[in-house]
Amino acid sequence: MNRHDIALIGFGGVNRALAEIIHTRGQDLSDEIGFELRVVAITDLRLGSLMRTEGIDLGTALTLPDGVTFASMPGGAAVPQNDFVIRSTTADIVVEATYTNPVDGEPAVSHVRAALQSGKSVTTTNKGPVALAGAELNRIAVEHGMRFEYEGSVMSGTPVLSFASRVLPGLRVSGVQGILNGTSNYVLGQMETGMTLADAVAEAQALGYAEADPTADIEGSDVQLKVVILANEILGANITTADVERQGISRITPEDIAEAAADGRRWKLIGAARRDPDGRIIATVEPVALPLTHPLAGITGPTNAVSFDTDLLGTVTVSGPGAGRTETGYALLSDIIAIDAHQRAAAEALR
Ligand SMILES: NC(=O)C1=CN([C@@H]2O[C@H](COP(=O)(O)OP(=O)(O)OC[C@H]3O[C@@H](n4cnc5c(N)ncnc54)[C@H](O)[C@@H]3O)[C@@H](O)[C@H]2O)C=CC1
Ligand SMILES: N[C@@H](CC=O)C(=O)O
Repeated sequence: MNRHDIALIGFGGVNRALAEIIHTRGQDLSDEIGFELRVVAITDLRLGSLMRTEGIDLGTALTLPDGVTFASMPGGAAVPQNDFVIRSTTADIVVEATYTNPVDGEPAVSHVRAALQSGKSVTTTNKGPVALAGAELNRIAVEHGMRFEYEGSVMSGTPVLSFASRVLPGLRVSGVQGILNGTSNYVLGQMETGMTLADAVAEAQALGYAEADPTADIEGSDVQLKVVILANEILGANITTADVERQGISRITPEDIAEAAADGRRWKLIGAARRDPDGRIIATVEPVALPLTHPLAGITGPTNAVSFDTDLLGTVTVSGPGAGRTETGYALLSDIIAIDAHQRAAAEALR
Protein backbone atom coordinates (compact mmCIF):
# COMPACT_ATOMS: atom_id res chain seq x y z
CA MET A 1 0.00 0.00 0.00
CA ASN A 2 1.23 3.52 -0.85
CA ARG A 3 2.38 5.68 2.06
CA HIS A 4 2.81 9.37 2.84
CA ASP A 5 5.17 10.53 5.56
CA ILE A 6 4.24 13.91 7.00
CA ALA A 7 5.98 16.59 9.05
CA LEU A 8 3.86 18.71 11.40
CA ILE A 9 5.02 22.31 11.84
CA GLY A 10 3.18 23.52 14.92
CA PHE A 11 1.63 21.05 17.35
CA GLY A 12 -1.35 22.96 18.67
CA GLY A 13 -5.06 22.33 18.42
CA VAL A 14 -5.32 21.70 14.68
CA ASN A 15 -2.19 19.59 14.07
CA ARG A 16 -2.86 17.63 17.26
CA ALA A 17 -6.34 16.93 15.93
CA LEU A 18 -4.82 15.59 12.69
CA ALA A 19 -2.42 13.44 14.72
CA GLU A 20 -5.38 12.15 16.80
CA ILE A 21 -7.28 11.19 13.63
CA ILE A 22 -4.25 9.28 12.31
CA HIS A 23 -3.53 7.68 15.70
CA THR A 24 -7.07 6.62 16.60
CA ARG A 25 -8.34 5.64 13.14
CA GLY A 26 -5.11 3.75 12.31
CA GLN A 27 -5.46 0.98 9.71
CA ASP A 28 -9.16 1.74 9.19
CA LEU A 29 -8.15 5.18 7.90
CA SER A 30 -5.52 3.69 5.60
CA ASP A 31 -8.08 1.22 4.25
CA GLU A 32 -10.59 4.03 3.64
CA ILE A 33 -8.23 6.49 1.94
CA GLY A 34 -6.06 3.95 0.12
CA PHE A 35 -2.70 4.88 1.58
CA GLU A 36 -0.86 4.81 4.91
CA LEU A 37 -0.05 7.99 6.83
CA ARG A 38 2.95 8.32 9.17
CA VAL A 39 4.14 11.34 11.14
CA VAL A 40 7.95 11.40 10.91
CA ALA A 41 8.66 14.92 12.23
CA ILE A 42 7.05 17.48 14.53
CA THR A 43 8.25 20.95 15.52
CA ASP A 44 6.62 23.34 17.95
CA LEU A 45 7.65 26.56 19.73
CA ARG A 46 6.81 25.13 23.14
CA LEU A 47 7.64 21.44 22.66
CA GLY A 48 10.77 21.57 20.50
CA SER A 49 11.39 19.18 17.60
CA LEU A 50 11.15 15.44 17.01
CA MET A 51 12.30 13.40 14.00
CA ARG A 52 11.84 9.63 13.54
CA THR A 53 12.15 8.23 9.98
CA GLU A 54 10.35 5.06 11.10
CA GLY A 55 7.43 7.09 12.42
CA ILE A 56 6.74 8.92 15.68
CA ASP A 57 4.87 7.28 18.56
CA LEU A 58 1.85 9.61 18.40
CA GLY A 59 0.31 8.16 21.55
CA THR A 60 3.32 9.40 23.53
CA ALA A 61 3.68 12.70 21.64
CA LEU A 62 0.00 13.51 22.23
CA THR A 63 0.11 12.79 25.97
CA LEU A 64 3.34 14.49 27.08
CA PRO A 65 2.79 15.96 30.54
CA ASP A 66 2.73 19.78 30.84
CA GLY A 67 6.24 21.19 30.79
CA VAL A 68 7.78 18.07 29.21
CA THR A 69 9.28 18.70 25.75
CA PHE A 70 10.13 16.40 22.84
CA ALA A 71 13.65 16.17 24.32
CA SER A 72 12.16 13.44 26.52
CA MET A 73 11.54 11.26 23.42
CA PRO A 74 14.03 9.39 21.17
CA GLY A 75 15.03 11.71 18.30
CA GLY A 76 13.72 14.73 20.17
CA ALA A 77 15.19 18.15 21.06
CA ALA A 78 13.93 20.99 23.26
CA VAL A 79 14.17 23.56 20.43
CA PRO A 80 11.95 23.70 17.27
CA GLN A 81 14.69 23.83 14.55
CA ASN A 82 11.95 24.49 11.94
CA ASP A 83 14.12 25.20 8.91
CA PHE A 84 16.44 22.25 9.56
CA VAL A 85 13.51 19.88 10.08
CA ILE A 86 11.60 21.14 7.02
CA ARG A 87 14.64 20.83 4.72
CA SER A 88 16.02 17.52 6.09
CA THR A 89 12.91 15.52 7.00
CA THR A 90 12.12 12.34 5.05
CA ALA A 91 8.49 13.51 4.92
CA ASP A 92 6.99 14.06 1.48
CA ILE A 93 4.27 16.38 2.83
CA VAL A 94 4.75 19.28 5.26
CA VAL A 95 1.69 20.35 7.31
CA GLU A 96 1.96 24.00 8.41
CA ALA A 97 -0.34 24.91 11.30
CA THR A 98 1.47 27.58 13.29
CA TYR A 99 0.00 30.97 14.31
CA THR A 100 -1.45 33.11 11.53
CA ASN A 101 0.49 36.38 11.38
CA PRO A 102 -1.87 38.85 9.66
CA VAL A 103 0.91 41.40 9.04
CA ASP A 104 3.37 39.48 6.88
CA GLY A 105 2.45 35.82 7.30
CA GLU A 106 5.87 34.97 8.72
CA PRO A 107 7.44 32.62 9.66
CA ALA A 108 4.82 30.43 7.98
CA VAL A 109 5.53 31.90 4.53
CA SER A 110 9.19 30.87 4.94
CA HIS A 111 8.15 27.43 6.21
CA VAL A 112 6.01 26.83 3.12
CA ARG A 113 8.63 28.21 0.74
CA ALA A 114 11.39 26.04 2.27
CA ALA A 115 9.22 22.94 2.09
CA LEU A 116 8.27 23.45 -1.57
CA GLN A 117 11.84 24.31 -2.57
CA SER A 118 13.13 21.17 -0.85
CA GLY A 119 10.69 18.94 -2.74
CA LYS A 120 7.82 18.54 -0.28
CA SER A 121 4.18 19.30 -0.97
CA VAL A 122 2.43 21.46 1.61
CA THR A 123 -0.97 21.66 3.22
CA THR A 124 -1.76 24.51 5.56
CA THR A 125 -4.65 26.02 7.52
CA ASN A 126 -2.56 29.15 8.14
CA LYS A 127 -4.19 32.10 6.37
CA GLY A 128 -0.96 34.11 6.27
CA PRO A 129 0.94 32.31 3.47
CA VAL A 130 -2.23 31.91 1.37
CA ALA A 131 -3.46 35.50 1.62
CA LEU A 132 -0.12 37.33 1.73
CA ALA A 133 2.13 35.18 -0.51
CA GLY A 134 -0.27 32.89 -2.34
CA ALA A 135 0.78 33.77 -5.88
CA GLU A 136 4.50 33.33 -5.13
CA LEU A 137 4.03 30.06 -3.26
CA ASN A 138 1.74 28.60 -5.92
CA ARG A 139 4.36 29.49 -8.53
CA ILE A 140 7.13 27.81 -6.52
CA ALA A 141 4.94 24.72 -6.11
CA VAL A 142 4.48 24.45 -9.88
CA GLU A 143 8.18 25.06 -10.55
CA HIS A 144 9.10 22.21 -8.19
CA GLY A 145 6.30 19.85 -9.23
CA MET A 146 4.79 20.03 -5.73
CA ARG A 147 1.29 20.73 -4.48
CA PHE A 148 0.30 23.67 -2.25
CA GLU A 149 -3.12 22.96 -0.71
CA TYR A 150 -4.98 25.18 1.74
CA GLU A 151 -8.63 24.15 1.97
CA GLY A 152 -8.72 24.82 5.70
CA SER A 153 -7.61 28.44 5.35
CA VAL A 154 -11.23 29.48 4.71
CA MET A 155 -14.19 27.85 6.53
CA SER A 156 -12.12 25.18 8.29
CA GLY A 157 -13.13 21.69 7.12
CA THR A 158 -16.02 22.96 4.99
CA PRO A 159 -14.64 22.55 1.44
CA VAL A 160 -15.67 25.98 0.15
CA LEU A 161 -12.54 26.50 -1.99
CA SER A 162 -12.88 23.08 -3.64
CA PHE A 163 -16.61 23.72 -4.10
CA ALA A 164 -15.96 27.03 -5.84
CA SER A 165 -13.19 25.72 -8.08
CA ARG A 166 -14.72 22.33 -8.97
CA VAL A 167 -18.50 22.61 -8.56
CA LEU A 168 -19.07 25.99 -10.18
CA PRO A 169 -17.33 25.46 -13.55
CA GLY A 170 -18.58 27.61 -16.41
CA LEU A 171 -20.26 30.05 -14.07
CA ARG A 172 -19.23 33.69 -13.86
CA VAL A 173 -18.96 34.60 -10.19
CA SER A 174 -19.26 38.36 -9.62
CA GLY A 175 -19.23 38.38 -5.83
CA VAL A 176 -18.75 36.38 -2.63
CA GLN A 177 -19.95 37.32 0.84
CA GLY A 178 -20.63 35.62 4.10
CA ILE A 179 -19.84 34.83 7.70
CA LEU A 180 -16.18 33.82 7.61
CA ASN A 181 -15.12 33.73 11.27
CA GLY A 182 -16.41 31.17 13.76
CA THR A 183 -15.18 32.93 16.88
CA SER A 184 -16.92 36.25 16.25
CA ASN A 185 -20.14 34.52 15.18
CA TYR A 186 -20.06 32.42 18.35
CA VAL A 187 -19.36 35.56 20.44
CA LEU A 188 -22.24 37.55 18.91
CA GLY A 189 -24.59 34.64 19.58
CA GLN A 190 -23.46 34.40 23.21
CA MET A 191 -23.88 38.17 23.64
CA GLU A 192 -27.50 37.73 22.52
CA THR A 193 -27.94 35.57 25.65
CA GLY A 194 -26.56 38.35 27.86
CA MET A 195 -22.93 37.16 28.07
CA THR A 196 -20.23 39.81 27.92
CA LEU A 197 -17.93 39.94 24.89
CA ALA A 198 -14.91 39.11 27.06
CA ASP A 199 -16.55 36.03 28.59
CA ALA A 200 -17.74 34.85 25.19
CA VAL A 201 -14.22 35.23 23.76
CA ALA A 202 -12.82 33.20 26.66
CA GLU A 203 -15.30 30.44 25.85
CA ALA A 204 -14.32 30.51 22.17
CA GLN A 205 -10.66 30.20 23.17
CA ALA A 206 -11.40 27.22 25.41
CA LEU A 207 -13.30 25.58 22.56
CA GLY A 208 -10.28 25.99 20.23
CA TYR A 209 -12.00 28.36 17.79
CA ALA A 210 -10.01 31.54 18.45
CA GLU A 211 -6.66 32.70 17.10
CA ALA A 212 -3.70 32.79 19.48
CA ASP A 213 -4.45 36.53 19.67
CA PRO A 214 -8.28 36.70 19.48
CA THR A 215 -8.06 40.37 18.47
CA ALA A 216 -7.71 38.96 14.96
CA ASP A 217 -11.14 37.35 15.31
CA ILE A 218 -12.86 40.29 17.01
CA GLU A 219 -11.37 43.19 15.05
CA GLY A 220 -11.80 41.43 11.70
CA SER A 221 -8.24 40.84 10.47
CA ASP A 222 -8.92 37.09 10.26
CA VAL A 223 -11.91 37.77 8.01
CA GLN A 224 -9.86 40.31 6.05
CA LEU A 225 -7.32 37.59 5.18
CA LYS A 226 -10.11 35.23 4.14
CA VAL A 227 -11.73 37.88 1.95
CA VAL A 228 -8.37 38.31 0.19
CA ILE A 229 -8.15 34.54 -0.33
CA LEU A 230 -11.71 34.30 -1.70
CA ALA A 231 -11.30 37.34 -3.97
CA ASN A 232 -8.00 36.12 -5.40
CA GLU A 233 -8.99 32.45 -5.67
CA ILE A 234 -12.58 32.83 -6.88
CA LEU A 235 -12.92 36.29 -8.47
CA GLY A 236 -9.50 36.13 -10.12
CA ALA A 237 -8.44 39.27 -8.26
CA ASN A 238 -4.98 40.25 -7.10
CA ILE A 239 -5.72 42.15 -3.91
CA THR A 240 -4.00 42.43 -0.55
CA THR A 241 -5.35 43.23 2.92
CA ALA A 242 -4.68 46.92 2.19
CA ASP A 243 -7.50 46.71 -0.38
CA VAL A 244 -10.04 45.42 2.17
CA GLU A 245 -11.79 47.93 4.45
CA ARG A 246 -12.05 46.42 7.90
CA GLN A 247 -14.25 47.00 10.96
CA GLY A 248 -14.65 44.42 13.74
CA ILE A 249 -17.31 43.80 16.36
CA SER A 250 -15.69 45.25 19.49
CA ARG A 251 -17.84 48.40 19.29
CA ILE A 252 -21.11 46.43 19.33
CA THR A 253 -22.67 46.92 22.79
CA PRO A 254 -25.28 44.83 24.63
CA GLU A 255 -27.67 47.73 23.93
CA ASP A 256 -26.98 47.43 20.17
CA ILE A 257 -27.71 43.69 20.40
CA ALA A 258 -30.99 44.29 22.26
CA GLU A 259 -32.04 47.08 19.89
CA ALA A 260 -31.43 44.84 16.88
CA ALA A 261 -33.43 41.99 18.44
CA ALA A 262 -36.34 44.33 19.12
CA ASP A 263 -36.15 45.36 15.46
CA GLY A 264 -36.13 41.75 14.23
CA ARG A 265 -32.41 41.83 13.35
CA ARG A 266 -29.17 40.02 14.35
CA TRP A 267 -25.63 41.37 14.20
CA LYS A 268 -23.25 39.40 12.00
CA LEU A 269 -19.67 40.07 10.91
CA ILE A 270 -19.77 39.97 7.12
CA GLY A 271 -16.81 39.62 4.77
CA ALA A 272 -17.52 40.48 1.15
CA ALA A 273 -15.77 40.97 -2.20
CA ARG A 274 -17.39 41.87 -5.51
CA ARG A 275 -16.30 42.99 -8.95
CA ASP A 276 -18.17 46.16 -9.97
CA PRO A 277 -19.23 46.93 -13.56
CA ASP A 278 -15.91 48.60 -14.41
CA GLY A 279 -13.97 45.57 -13.11
CA ARG A 280 -12.80 47.04 -9.81
CA ILE A 281 -12.83 44.80 -6.71
CA ILE A 282 -14.75 46.22 -3.73
CA ALA A 283 -13.84 44.28 -0.58
CA THR A 284 -15.03 44.89 3.00
CA VAL A 285 -15.26 43.42 6.49
CA GLU A 286 -18.03 44.97 8.59
CA PRO A 287 -20.68 44.16 11.21
CA VAL A 288 -24.19 44.25 9.76
CA ALA A 289 -27.56 44.00 11.56
CA LEU A 290 -29.27 41.50 9.25
CA PRO A 291 -33.08 41.04 9.17
CA LEU A 292 -34.05 37.62 10.58
CA THR A 293 -35.34 36.74 7.10
CA HIS A 294 -31.81 37.04 5.64
CA PRO A 295 -30.29 33.58 4.82
CA LEU A 296 -27.18 34.39 6.90
CA ALA A 297 -29.16 35.48 9.99
CA GLY A 298 -29.74 31.84 10.97
CA ILE A 299 -26.02 30.93 10.91
CA THR A 300 -25.15 30.31 14.58
CA GLY A 301 -22.17 29.41 16.76
CA PRO A 302 -18.88 28.66 14.95
CA THR A 303 -20.73 27.85 11.74
CA ASN A 304 -19.77 29.86 8.65
CA ALA A 305 -21.52 30.45 5.34
CA VAL A 306 -20.45 31.88 1.99
CA SER A 307 -22.80 33.01 -0.78
CA PHE A 308 -21.60 33.16 -4.40
CA ASP A 309 -23.31 35.56 -6.84
CA THR A 310 -23.30 33.78 -10.22
CA ASP A 311 -24.59 34.64 -13.70
CA LEU A 312 -26.47 31.42 -14.42
CA LEU A 313 -27.51 30.14 -10.97
CA GLY A 314 -28.10 33.38 -9.11
CA THR A 315 -26.96 33.07 -5.47
CA VAL A 316 -25.48 29.76 -4.25
CA THR A 317 -24.68 29.40 -0.54
CA VAL A 318 -22.32 26.93 1.19
CA SER A 319 -22.55 26.52 4.96
CA GLY A 320 -20.63 24.41 7.48
CA PRO A 321 -18.12 24.46 10.34
CA GLY A 322 -15.89 27.55 10.21
CA ALA A 323 -13.71 26.67 13.20
CA GLY A 324 -12.90 23.77 15.51
CA ARG A 325 -9.84 21.64 16.16
CA THR A 326 -11.15 18.36 14.71
CA GLU A 327 -13.04 20.02 11.87
CA THR A 328 -9.88 21.83 10.82
CA GLY A 329 -7.70 18.78 11.34
CA TYR A 330 -10.00 17.13 8.81
CA ALA A 331 -9.31 19.95 6.34
CA LEU A 332 -5.62 18.98 6.47
CA LEU A 333 -6.51 15.32 5.91
CA SER A 334 -8.68 16.23 2.93
CA ASP A 335 -5.74 18.18 1.45
CA ILE A 336 -3.41 15.19 1.96
CA ILE A 337 -5.94 13.00 0.14
CA ALA A 338 -6.02 15.56 -2.69
CA ILE A 339 -2.22 15.61 -2.86
CA ASP A 340 -2.18 11.82 -3.08
CA ALA A 341 -4.75 11.86 -5.87
CA HIS A 342 -2.75 14.45 -7.85
CA GLN A 343 0.44 12.38 -7.44
CA ARG A 344 -1.35 9.20 -8.60
CA ALA A 345 -2.77 11.02 -11.62
CA ALA A 346 0.65 12.44 -12.50
CA ALA A 347 2.27 8.98 -12.22
CA GLU A 348 -0.50 7.48 -14.38
CA ALA A 349 0.01 10.14 -17.02
CA LEU A 350 3.71 9.23 -17.25
CA ARG A 351 2.96 5.56 -17.93
N1 LIG B 1 -8.57 26.49 15.33
C1 LIG B 1 -9.33 26.58 14.26
O1 LIG B 1 -10.56 26.35 14.31
C2 LIG B 1 -8.72 26.97 12.95
C3 LIG B 1 -7.40 27.37 12.88
N2 LIG B 1 -6.88 27.74 11.66
C4 LIG B 1 -5.47 28.17 11.57
O2 LIG B 1 -4.63 27.04 11.82
C5 LIG B 1 -3.43 27.44 12.49
C6 LIG B 1 -3.30 26.64 13.78
O3 LIG B 1 -4.44 26.88 14.55
P1 LIG B 1 -4.54 26.21 16.02
O4 LIG B 1 -3.94 24.85 16.00
O5 LIG B 1 -5.94 26.38 16.46
O6 LIG B 1 -3.59 27.18 16.87
P2 LIG B 1 -2.82 26.85 18.23
O7 LIG B 1 -2.45 28.17 18.81
O8 LIG B 1 -3.61 25.87 19.02
O9 LIG B 1 -1.51 26.08 17.73
C7 LIG B 1 -0.49 26.71 17.03
C8 LIG B 1 0.78 25.98 17.40
O10 LIG B 1 1.85 26.47 16.61
C9 LIG B 1 2.99 26.60 17.42
N3 LIG B 1 3.83 27.62 16.81
C10 LIG B 1 3.55 28.93 16.67
N4 LIG B 1 4.56 29.55 16.02
C11 LIG B 1 5.50 28.59 15.76
C12 LIG B 1 6.76 28.57 15.13
N5 LIG B 1 7.30 29.69 14.65
N6 LIG B 1 7.44 27.41 15.05
C13 LIG B 1 6.92 26.26 15.55
N7 LIG B 1 5.72 26.20 16.18
C14 LIG B 1 5.03 27.36 16.26
C15 LIG B 1 2.49 26.97 18.80
O11 LIG B 1 3.42 26.59 19.79
C16 LIG B 1 1.18 26.18 18.87
O12 LIG B 1 1.38 24.91 19.48
C17 LIG B 1 -3.56 28.96 12.72
O13 LIG B 1 -2.86 29.64 11.69
C18 LIG B 1 -5.08 29.22 12.59
O14 LIG B 1 -5.35 30.52 12.08
C19 LIG B 1 -7.60 27.70 10.49
C20 LIG B 1 -8.90 27.29 10.52
C21 LIG B 1 -9.57 26.94 11.75
N1 LIG C 1 -10.12 31.86 14.58
C1 LIG C 1 -10.70 31.43 13.31
C2 LIG C 1 -10.28 30.01 13.03
C3 LIG C 1 -10.63 29.61 11.64
O1 LIG C 1 -10.17 30.26 10.68
C4 LIG C 1 -12.23 31.54 13.39
O2 LIG C 1 -12.73 31.69 14.53
O3 LIG C 1 -12.88 31.45 12.34
